[in-house]
Amino acid sequence: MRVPTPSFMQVLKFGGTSVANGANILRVLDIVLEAARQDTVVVVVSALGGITDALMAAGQRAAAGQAAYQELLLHIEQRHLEAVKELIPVASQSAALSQVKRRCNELEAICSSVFALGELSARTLDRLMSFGELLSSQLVAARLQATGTAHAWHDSRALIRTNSRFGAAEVDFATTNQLIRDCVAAGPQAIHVVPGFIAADAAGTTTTLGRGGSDYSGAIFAVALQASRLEIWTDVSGMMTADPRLVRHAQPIAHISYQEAMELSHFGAKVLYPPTIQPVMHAGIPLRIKNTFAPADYGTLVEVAPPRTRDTVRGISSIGGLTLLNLEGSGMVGVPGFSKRLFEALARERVNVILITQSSSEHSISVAVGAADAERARTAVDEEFAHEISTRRLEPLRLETGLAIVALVGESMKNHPGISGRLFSALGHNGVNIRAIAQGSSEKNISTVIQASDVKKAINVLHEAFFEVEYKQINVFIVGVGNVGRKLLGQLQQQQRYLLDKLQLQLRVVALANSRQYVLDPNGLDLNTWEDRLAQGQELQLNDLVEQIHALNLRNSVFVDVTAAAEVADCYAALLAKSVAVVACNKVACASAYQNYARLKSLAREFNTSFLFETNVGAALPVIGTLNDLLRSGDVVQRMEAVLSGTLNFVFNHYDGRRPFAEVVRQAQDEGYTEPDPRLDLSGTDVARKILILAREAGVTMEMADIDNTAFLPAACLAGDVPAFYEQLAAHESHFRQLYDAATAAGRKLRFVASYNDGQAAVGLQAVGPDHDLYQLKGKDNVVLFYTNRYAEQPLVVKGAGAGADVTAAGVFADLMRAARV
Ligand SMILES: NC(=O)C1=CN([C@@H]2O[C@H](COP(=O)(O)OP(=O)(O)OC[C@H]3O[C@@H](n4cnc5c(N)ncnc54)[C@H](O)[C@@H]3O)[C@@H](O)[C@H]2O)C=CC1
Ligand SMILES: N[C@@H](CC=O)C(=O)O
Repeated sequence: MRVPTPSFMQVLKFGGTSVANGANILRVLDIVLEAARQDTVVVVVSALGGITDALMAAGQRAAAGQAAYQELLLHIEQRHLEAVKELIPVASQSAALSQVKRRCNELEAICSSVFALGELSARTLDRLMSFGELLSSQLVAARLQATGTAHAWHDSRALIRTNSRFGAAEVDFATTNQLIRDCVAAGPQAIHVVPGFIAADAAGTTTTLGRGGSDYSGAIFAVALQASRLEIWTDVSGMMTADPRLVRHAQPIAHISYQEAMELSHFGAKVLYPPTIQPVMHAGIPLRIKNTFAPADYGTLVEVAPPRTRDTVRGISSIGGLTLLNLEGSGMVGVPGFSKRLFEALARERVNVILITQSSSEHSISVAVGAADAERARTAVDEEFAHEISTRRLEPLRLETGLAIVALVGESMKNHPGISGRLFSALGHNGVNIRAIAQGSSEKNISTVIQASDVKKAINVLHEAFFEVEYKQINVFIVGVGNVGRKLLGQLQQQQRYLLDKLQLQLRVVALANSRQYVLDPNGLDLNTWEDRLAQGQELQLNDLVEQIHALNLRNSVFVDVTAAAEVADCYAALLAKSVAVVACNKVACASAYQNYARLKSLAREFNTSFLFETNVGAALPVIGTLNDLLRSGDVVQRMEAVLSGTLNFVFNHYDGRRPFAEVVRQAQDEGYTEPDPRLDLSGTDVARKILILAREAGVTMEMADIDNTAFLPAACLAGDVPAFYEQLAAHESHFRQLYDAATAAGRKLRFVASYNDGQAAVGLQAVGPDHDLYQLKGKDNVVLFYTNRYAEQPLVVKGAGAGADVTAAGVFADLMRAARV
C-alpha cells in the first residue's frame, strides 16, 4: 500500500437519494461548497433516485414492443424539469430546461430505435442508462452556474477509459489516470462536476461500470488525482453493524478497515459498491461514508488501521436469493481434479460462486450460487460429470433452494477463540438450521448458509449476541387469561421496566389468547391495554396462531400455556419442533400418555429449546426443580410422600361441620385454588396427575391408569356437570361430616395423600395423627417429602403454598425467565 503524497483534492460522491429532487440537491451543494472552501472538489453524481431503473424499464418495454415506454420517458423528463424549476430562478431557467429537453429528445430517439428493432443490446442499454447521470450532473452544474459559482462540468466518458464489456466495463487505469489528471488537475476551478457510473471504450462508445458504479467512479477519480480523501454521501450515517431494515438496534460503525469494509460490502451492506474499495485501499486514500441528510453525523471512516474497540465482530451482513449446489459421491475421494472440473464447468457458464465448502472426507463439495444461475449450473455440472454419474461414482448435482448467507465480519475475530461457538449457540437456541459454513483461514468472515426465511431472526439473534450484550429481547405468546393468566400479565406489566433496567431484558408479549379470541402484534402489546385489544381480537383458531408464530419466526420465542385445555397442549410438539420454548402450568400434556410426555421432552432437547412445567406440581414451589437437581447429581428417589392439592388441603383444614362441605369447596374455588373444573380436584384426578408427573420426572415409565386412586367422593357427585356436582356435595353433607367426625374422634386430621414407592403410586384420603409429617400442614399448603439414597432417614422436604393464582403466575414467570435463559 502506498502512502499518498499530500493533496488538496477531495472527491465527493452523491448517491441517488442525495440528489433525488431539487431540495436534496440544494443540501448536496451546501456540503460541496463547504468542502470547496478548503480544497479542490470533484463532485461525482449518481442519477436521481429511481431514474436508472426507469431508464432500464423504458428500454425493456421498447424492446418488447410496448409503446408504454413513452410514459416512462415522460416521467423521467418531468422529474428533471421539476428539479430545474426548484433549483434555478425563473429568469435563468431556460438554458437548463432546454438542456434537459435536448437530452430527453436524444433518449426518445434511442428508445424509438429500440422499439423499431425490437432489440435491446447491452451496448444500447449502457447508452440509455448513461442519461441518468448525464442529466443529474448537469442539473448540479446548472445550479452552480445560476448562483455564479465557478465550476467545470466534465463528461466522464471523456475521462474514464474502459474495455467494451458493456454493463460492467473494466477500467484501463493507466489511460484513465492520465486523462483525469490532464483535465481536472490542470483546470483552475475549485469545483468539478462529473457524472458517475459512465465511461467510454477506446472507440468512444458509452460503457457503464456496473450497478452502483458511481461509487467506483468516485474511487477512480480519487486515485487518479491522489485525493486526500474520498467521501461517499448517502442516506444513512455510515456502514451499519447490520441492515437497519432488519435490525432495529443496528448502529453505525465509526471506524473500519478496508478489508472489513470489503467483506461487508460484498455481503450485502448496500451502502458501498464493492469494487470501490480496492483502488482506494491500494492508493492508501481514506474513504468516508457520510449522510447527506445528517451531515454532522460522524459516518464511517474506512482506513488502514482503525482504532481497536471492544467489538471483535465489526458487522453482520447477509445475501439472499441463494441456492446450494451439492456435489456428492465416493468417486471424488482421493481423486485430484474434481474441484477443478466443477469450477471450470461453472466458470464456462459464467456462474458466480459465492461460497464454497468441502467436507474433509472429500465426499462432498457444496457451492452457493445465485438462484438465477442454479439451473444453468445444474445442467453444466451434470454434463461435465455425466460419465461419473452414469457409473454411480457421483450423484447428480443436488440443489437446495431458498437459502441465504449470514456472515460475521471482523478482523479481530482471528485473535478471539469462541466466536464461532457463540455464533452456533445463538443460532441453535433459536432453531436456525445451518446448512453450510465457510470460514477463510484469515478469519475475517465466518459465513453460514441458512434458510432465507430465518435471515431476519438470525441477524437479530447475532446482533444481540455480539453487539447488544446488555440487551436481549424475549417474545412471549400467552394462551389463557383467566385466574392465573391475568395475574401473570399483571406481574409482567409490573416487572417490564425492572427487567429492562436490571436484566437488560426486553420482554414483549406478542400474542394473547383466550378460548374465543386472540390478538397479535409483532411489535409487542401494551400490557396496560391488553384487555381492550383482546376484546377486539380475531376469532381463535389455534392452528392459525401456531402458524403465525412460525411465520413471525421471532428470536427467543416462548409460548406460555395458562389454560387447562387439551387442544392447547396438543400444539406443543409443533412449537418445540421449531425451537419455540414452551412453558405450561396446564398439566394435560405431562399427564397424557407417557409416549407424548417423553416425545415433548425429547423434542425440546432435539431442537435445543425448553419445555418447562414447574407449576404442574405444587404451583410455584420448587418441586420438579428439586427432584431434577437430586437426579442430576446422582441421587435415586426411593419414595415420595406428599400433599399435592391446595384445594383439598384448604377444604380439610377448613371443614369442621359448622359450614356445609359444599360451601367450603366453593370458597376454595372462589379463592382460585381449584382447577377450572373443581371436580378434578375433589375426585383426586389432579393429585393423581401430579404424582404421575413426579414419578415420570424421577425416571419411571408410568401411565395415569397405573395410579391407584381411592376416591372419597360418593359416585353421584361426579355424575353430572359442575352445578350438579355442587348440588350433590350438598346432598351428601352427612358423608363428609362422618369422615370428619371419625377422624376428629381419633385425634386425627384428614389429608389427601399422594405416595410413590418403588415404582407404585397411589392417592387417597388418610386420617393422620399428630406424629405424622403431614399433620401440621396449614391452609392451602402443599408438602413433598423426598426419600432418596442420600435422604434415607430424614426426607428432603419442600413445603409452602401449593395453589393460588398469584403464586402460580409467579412460578410461570420464573419458568419464562428460565426459558429465556436469563
Ligand atoms: N390455580 C392454581 O393454583 C393453579 C393452576 N394451575 C393451572 O393453571 C391453569 C389455568 O388455571 P386458571 O387460570 O385457574 O383457569 P381459568 O379457567 O381461570 O382460565 C383459563 C383460560 O384459558 C382459556 N382457554 C380455555 N380453553 C382454551 C382453548 N382451547 N384455547 C385457548 N384458550 C383457552 C380461557 O379462555 C381462560 O382465559 C390450569 O391448567 C391449572 O391447572 C397450575 C397450578 C396452580
Ligand atoms: N387445583 C390445584 C391447583 C394447582 O395445581 C390445587 O388445588 O392444588
